[in-house]
Amino acid sequence: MDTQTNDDSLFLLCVSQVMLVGDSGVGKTCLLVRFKDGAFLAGSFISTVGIDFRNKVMSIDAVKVKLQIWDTAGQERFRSVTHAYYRDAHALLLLYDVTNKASFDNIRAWLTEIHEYAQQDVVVMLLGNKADSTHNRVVKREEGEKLAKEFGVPFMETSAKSGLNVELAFTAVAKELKHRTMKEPDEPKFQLQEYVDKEMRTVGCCSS
Ligand SMILES: Nc1nc2c(ncn2[C@@H]2O[C@H](COP(=O)(O)OP(=O)(O)OP(=O)(O)O)[C@@H](O)[C@H]2O)c(=O)[nH]1
Repeated sequence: MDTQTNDDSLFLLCVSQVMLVGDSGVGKTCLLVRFKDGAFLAGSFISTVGIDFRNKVMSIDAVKVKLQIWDTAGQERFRSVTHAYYRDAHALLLLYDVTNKASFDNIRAWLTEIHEYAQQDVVVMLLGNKADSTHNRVVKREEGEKLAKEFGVPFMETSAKSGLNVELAFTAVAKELKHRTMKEPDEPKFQLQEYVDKEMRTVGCCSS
């Protein structure tokens, strides 16, 4: 999947805001660092304070899409900061940690909050992160799929550590946002979950 570019000849289509949300420690910062720098932040866990952001330009179907990615703090005490950013977000990547049941149980509360503060047509994708941690896993993939179906949002498991599906998650969101901006009147709607499922089948579900 060739989605990164430094090619200035491509037309810069749009700047889209993508927000990473979910409980503290689910791996939001690590997912962003993996996507942006291709590295994993091993070692001690430094909680995000307030909000941080990084930009990445992707080439989507020969068009440049600039993602401005906001990494929010999962800690409760920063929740009012996060609320202030929801309404400007075009897409939300909502993470839980497959080794932490509470972070999965809290997804319903996160979705309620998203419903309350974000734009009605915001793109939401549910991500079960730390899928590399097979021994410590307490949330099955099927449980994530079921919850996502219940709320009508696309879903996949990721690993910031191994790189599993990280590029795919951001690419899928960028494609959806590009499609919304550039869609021809008679062009069919971009089917995000179908795209994700097809890509996972093509690359054997586990590419970095
Ligand atoms: N095994 C494994 N560990 C991970 C993964 N992603 C993150 N971690 C670890 O989980 C811990 C928390 O990661 P962060 O990315 O800082 O979590 P966060 O969601 O940004 O946390 P807040 O900033 O407090 O909201 C760190 O110790 C990471 O090394 C992953 O995919 N696999």
